[in-house]
Amino acid sequence: MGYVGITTGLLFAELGWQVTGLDTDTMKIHALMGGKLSFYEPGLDLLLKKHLESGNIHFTTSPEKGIRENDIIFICVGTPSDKDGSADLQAVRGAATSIGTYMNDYKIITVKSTVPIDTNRKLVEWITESQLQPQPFDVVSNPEFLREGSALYDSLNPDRIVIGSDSERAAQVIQSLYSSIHAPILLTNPRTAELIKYASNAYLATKISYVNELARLCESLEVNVTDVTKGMGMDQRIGPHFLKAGIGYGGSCFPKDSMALLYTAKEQQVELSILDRVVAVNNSQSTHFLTIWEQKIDGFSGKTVAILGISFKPNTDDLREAPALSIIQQLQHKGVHLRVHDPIAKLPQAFLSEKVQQFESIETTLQHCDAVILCSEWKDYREADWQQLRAHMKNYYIFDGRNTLNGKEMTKLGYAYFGIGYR
Ligand SMILES: NC(=O)C1=CN([C@@H]2O[C@H](COP(=O)(O)OP(=O)(O)OC[C@H]3O[C@@H](n4cnc5c(N)ncnc54)[C@H](O)[C@@H]3O)[C@@H](O)[C@H]2O)C=CC1
Ligand SMILES: O=C(O)[C@H]1O[C@H](OP(=O)(O)OP(=O)(O)OC[C@H]2O[C@@H](n3ccc(=O)[nH]c3=O)[C@H](O)[C@@H]2O)[C@H](O)[C@@H](O)[C@@H]1O
Repeated sequence: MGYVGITTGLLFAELGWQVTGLDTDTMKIHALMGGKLSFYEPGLDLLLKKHLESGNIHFTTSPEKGIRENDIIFICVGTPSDKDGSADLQAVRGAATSIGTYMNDYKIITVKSTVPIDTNRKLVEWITESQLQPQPFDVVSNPEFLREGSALYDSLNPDRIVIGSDSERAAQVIQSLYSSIHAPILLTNPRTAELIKYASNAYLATKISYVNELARLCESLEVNVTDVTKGMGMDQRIGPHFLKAGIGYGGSCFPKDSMALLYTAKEQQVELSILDRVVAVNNSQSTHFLTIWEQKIDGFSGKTVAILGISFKPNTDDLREAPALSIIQQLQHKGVHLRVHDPIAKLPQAFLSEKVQQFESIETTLQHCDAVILCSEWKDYREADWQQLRAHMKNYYIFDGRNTLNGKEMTKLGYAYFGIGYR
């Protein structure tokens, strides 16, 4: 049970349903039985303890038990990028095979995983093929829109719930599970539901790459991009969300889902030229700003640099596609001595060396540093005592990759402060 599996399970436990959490990873399940999550997500640990005690949730590694004892099955397995950019559906197929093998009466199979168009149709084939005896079932597409770092809040307060099914009866049952959540429900067919998920993620990624490219122009024109996006966001047709310029989007979903949608378009021989550029801008964003910052500091080579925040965003320990990791690799090649900090996330062993070290406190991390590069906007960095921290550093360059510190204040404190898009 990853982010989506455990959050979905705990959401339904909180709504008063009886939930079984099934995963093939025995370590994860044993940890969950003992009230421990395998990842950091605010609020979920308390909810897990609450519902282990209430008895609304229990866990198993036995597909037979998990499938036989439940009427509704949510598939929340991973759908990572394959080498060609398409979504790797092996885990979905594995889950379908287990369901077909062990189902003993009518089941509603609901797909929460992000899957390409027509996967729900394929699921029917995969389940039917693996059935030992014919058993009735319906499939429902019910994509997930939660964000890491606010998974619980997002699940309890979704902007919308999308339910796609060819079976009216199954759609109604899934709708009834959410009856105590106040959110508009969109009932549609599975193919549309599948595409809504990809189109939404790709659109959010587009907003980010648009402002990130705009930030490059702002940098050159000496205009503050944050002021520009503030003014843009005041137009209700644009809205203020997802207009924060930075070193690029990361995480387990925007990068992989953009690639998967591009793959689907290619299969259909339709060009998604805007999304193509969105990906290209994102891939070059950190390099673009490292090059600008390098000029400010007169070359990174031989310097000692602190990296603050390595997770792809605050309030998570997820390092998947984190821009900080790409920045660390780029600076490693330049022979930079890197001192790394994150409130929760740990740098993988493969990154650590004599020249790349991680420290527990911000103070220790900043010792003898020439510069700080802020890669994810944890509250810890916004609320740090930068006046006091200055005493630990050798030189006072701050490169704020998330435009999260107050540039004027930092300048007053004697830092040479540079953000994204002239700040
Ligand atoms: N992480 C996120 O914030 C969001 C993820 N999604 C989508 O949800 C899906 C899951 O994402 P995550 O939770 O991040 O993935 P994850 O990789 O963290 O977790 C997937 C889990 O599925 C388990 N699994 C694999 N095969 C299995 C099987 N046959 N039976 C039982 N368990 C099995 C794995 O052991 C693992 O624990 C993906 O399609 C993703 O795109 C959608 C919205 C948000
Ligand atoms: O399908 C998914 O997995 C999820 O992907 C994203 O959620 P998530 O990746 O957890 O986090 P976001 O808050 O969307 O941030 C993604 C990346 O974009 C960056 N970002 C976000 C917003 C912004 O204005 N600027 C910006 O650079 C963040 O720093 C982060 O690296 C979507 O927001 C969720 O709706 C979706 O369910």
